[in-house]
Amino acid sequence: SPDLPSCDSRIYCQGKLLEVVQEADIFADSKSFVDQRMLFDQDVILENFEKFLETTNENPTKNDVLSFVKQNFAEGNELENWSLPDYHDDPSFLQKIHNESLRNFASKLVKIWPTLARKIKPEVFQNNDRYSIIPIPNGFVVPGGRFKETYYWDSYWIIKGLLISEMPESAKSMIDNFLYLVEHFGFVPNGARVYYLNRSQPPLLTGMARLLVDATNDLSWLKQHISLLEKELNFFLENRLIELQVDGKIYKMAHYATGSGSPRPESFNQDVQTCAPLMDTDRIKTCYASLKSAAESGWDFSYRWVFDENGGNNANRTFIQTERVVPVDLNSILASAFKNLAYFHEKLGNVEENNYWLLKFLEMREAIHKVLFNEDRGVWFDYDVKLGKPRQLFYPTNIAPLWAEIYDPASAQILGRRAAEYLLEEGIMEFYGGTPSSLNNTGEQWDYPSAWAPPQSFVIQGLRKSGDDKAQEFSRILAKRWIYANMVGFEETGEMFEKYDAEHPGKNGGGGEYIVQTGFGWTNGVALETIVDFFSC
Ligand SMILES: OC[C@H]1O[C@H](O[C@H]2O[C@H](CO)[C@@H](O)[C@H](O)[C@H]2O)[C@H](O)[C@@H](O)[C@@H]1O
Repeated sequence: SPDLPSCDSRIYCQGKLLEVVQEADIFADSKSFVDQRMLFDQDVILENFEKFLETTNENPTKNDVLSFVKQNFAEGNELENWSLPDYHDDPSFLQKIHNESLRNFASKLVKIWPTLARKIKPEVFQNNDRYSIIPIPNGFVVPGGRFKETYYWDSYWIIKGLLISEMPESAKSMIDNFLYLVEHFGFVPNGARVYYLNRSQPPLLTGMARLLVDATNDLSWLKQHISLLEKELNFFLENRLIELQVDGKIYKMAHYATGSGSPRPESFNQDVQTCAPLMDTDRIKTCYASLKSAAESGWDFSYRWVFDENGGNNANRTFIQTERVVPVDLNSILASAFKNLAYFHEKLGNVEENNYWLLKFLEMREAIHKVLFNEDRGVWFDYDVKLGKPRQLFYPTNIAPLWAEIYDPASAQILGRRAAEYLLEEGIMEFYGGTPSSLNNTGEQWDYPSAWAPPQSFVIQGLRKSGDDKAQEFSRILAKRWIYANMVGFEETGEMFEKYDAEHPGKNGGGGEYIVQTGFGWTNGVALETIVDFFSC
């Protein structure tokens, strides 16, 4: 229902206090307020707030709100550094990199991990009601900057990087946190904050488990946790599937859909401003829910989720309709998760379960082929549920099935070749700073010219895995460019960025609703993955 609140908290997720504080705009970044800790119990603060409204005649000034916040809240200060249990600064892959400057760069990347490692302080466990952070039991590696907590899909590439850096214990610790979240909430939230409890993110938990199992072959860990991995996928199967009729056949495919029709607490004002032009209360609620669904996709924001009257994207963020899109990447990730579960059950000797998930994988693979694959262009397009047709716009996710290997293996090379031709036709090989998220320059952070790490991995790895000569040649070129951009940026600023600029190698990306962040978990993970796969022997 659109009336579902962001979460239960009457401080961090709903109610007048949140509205008044966020609308007073007292912090440079609106996430700052919802990351603060309460100095008193919730009921006391709510009582203080009632009195505060009375004494200010329900019309407090910005300064009034600031002093109210100072009297009732303080910096969250919930985290302390985590000493990574298996960290060492000379993992063996470094010796396999011939190029000296690349080896030095990779070695510096490894040394960033300890600077991003955190755990929750003991006082948070004792007094959890006073914090927005969800107290997860183990240490974790964060993305960086304003992203101080653990994030769902970021962690897939962080874990990849940790495993390359020979840290399986640290990787397991992070996955165990996500399993803890599934156990408690039935799904993995966007990030470990109560205000993220209304949405998930791309379902990569099973993918993380696959990375761990392949690295450690720890079957007793797998046996212990496989039912929680299934539970997480069932969340998507039960809550995110829609039926589509294509060529007389019904297919069940996934979309992002949170159904919580209120502004994101951490970006309250932005959402109020985005949806206000719609005037009508129901349409405003639908707009809020769609913004949250876009945040669930990880692509917040992009005009990939925006619709004009004709089904194009010649509109703006107000006209967001995320639920109307059947995204290529989400369905590929789910299909891959089904395949992983089948593989896990096979390893554990569970014949029936292996068949069950294998069948799910094959059904989804067929749906992806029949509904999303475009014979003319040779790639997969997002599908517009309302108009019942593909959205033929460029996104790097258009070749995500190659990354997830959701095809009949006999077609791998031809699909790789066609994807390479498509990239050429779209002019993608002309960007020296990375593959942009789209070709629309909208000012949103997941549109042109931003180049983010996960889509680089989709494209570079997808082309590589296809086995086609041309696709592999392109993948080497793109890998070289991406690593060069990362290195140049790092040499010039000493930072790894959350996103880059496709037009200017090494320059940080921009746009969106907060300033570019550094650290940066997934960028480091994808850089290490790319270096290992392309520049080491
Ligand atoms: O506060 C705005 C949004 O911030 C997050 O999104 C961005 O950072 C995440 C962490 O690196 C990343 O997972 C996501 O893809 C980025 O767009 C947050 O996840 C959003 O929910 C939030 O609205």
